[in-house]
Amino acid sequence: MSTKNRTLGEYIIENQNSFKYSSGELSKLINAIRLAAKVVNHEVNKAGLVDILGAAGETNIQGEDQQKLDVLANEKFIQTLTNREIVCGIASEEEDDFISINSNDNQHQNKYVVLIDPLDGSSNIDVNVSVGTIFSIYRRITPVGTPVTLEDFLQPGKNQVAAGYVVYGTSTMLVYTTGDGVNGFTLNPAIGTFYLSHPNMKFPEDGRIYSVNEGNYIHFHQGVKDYIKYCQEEEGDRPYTSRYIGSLVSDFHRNMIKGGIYMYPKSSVTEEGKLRLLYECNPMAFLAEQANGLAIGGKTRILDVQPKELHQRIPFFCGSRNMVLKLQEFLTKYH
Ligand SMILES: O=P(O)(O)OC[C@H]1O[C@](O)(COP(=O)(O)O)[C@@H](O)[C@@H]1O
Ligand SMILES: [Mg+2]
Ligand SMILES: [Mg+2]
Repeated sequence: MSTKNRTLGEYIIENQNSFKYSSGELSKLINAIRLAAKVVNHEVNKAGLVDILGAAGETNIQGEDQQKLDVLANEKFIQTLTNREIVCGIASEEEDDFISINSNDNQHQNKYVVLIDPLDGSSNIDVNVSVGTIFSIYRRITPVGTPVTLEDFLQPGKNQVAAGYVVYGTSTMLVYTTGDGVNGFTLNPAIGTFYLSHPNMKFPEDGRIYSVNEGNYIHFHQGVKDYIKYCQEEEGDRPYTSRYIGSLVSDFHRNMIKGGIYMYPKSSVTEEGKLRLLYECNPMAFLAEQANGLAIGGKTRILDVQPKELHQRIPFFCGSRNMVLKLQEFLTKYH
């Protein structure tokens, strides 16, 4: 059967044995994420027709106004994951604290924790620009049979067993890795089935796109300013093209296909940058490295960072290997 006709369901079963802990539970978990993605996709596509645009009237622990779709996507993912006897805990951008989930036999038998950014790119919801969902999966480190603890969530990114995102764009795609390369599946909305459309995705080593919110330029540290200047110089294959959608998932997806670098630096106003280590940077860094790209926080490899808090932020630079290495040259000049 040609890869193109392979459905996500078939792919998950066929590749189950490549998982480090293949007991079928991780397959069930990815299947549950597939289901929740379809439910949220349906809601996103209705935006503008039903009352799910605009703010929900609450703020989350980050102090951000929650959008109605943030809240709805959060509910759908938590519901879908909770009802399937696979996860022992969920952490979400939209939840102050982690949610502990006991197995039906009350014996805390479930083995995986999931961290999610239910709706990424919230500022783009009302203006019909592509948004996404990001997920990160770890095997718990506290013993099975005991309630899950914060420790199970504060694991360095290199411990992830799977990570991925859904992009709700011109088409809806689910892109993920279980540590054996990155594959992209496109939803056929007519029959509600994801098909393997982008096997073995790889960042081109070099790219000509840089993605950064230049509105914050004056606050950036000199190293970042110098790299942006370098991207804009008339020299060799430069100037590069500036592209910034304002949805991490969509900017990352484009750069992975075309070659590019995404930057959300720290600045004099956001000392730790904006993006959250656990459910934005770690999953995208795992995907990037599995696709021959790189992800750093400055000098540090994102996946080596030991998390301290559930919602901690970190500067994030991610994309084509040679572009990230070039940026790192500029950053180290000032350290
Ligand atoms: O508007 P800014 O400051 O450039 O920030 C845009 C970035 O913030 C985010 O929207 C943060 O994610 P959320 O929408 O999930 O909070 C990223 O998707 C995006 O890359
Ligand atoms: Mg986000
Ligand atoms: Mg979000």
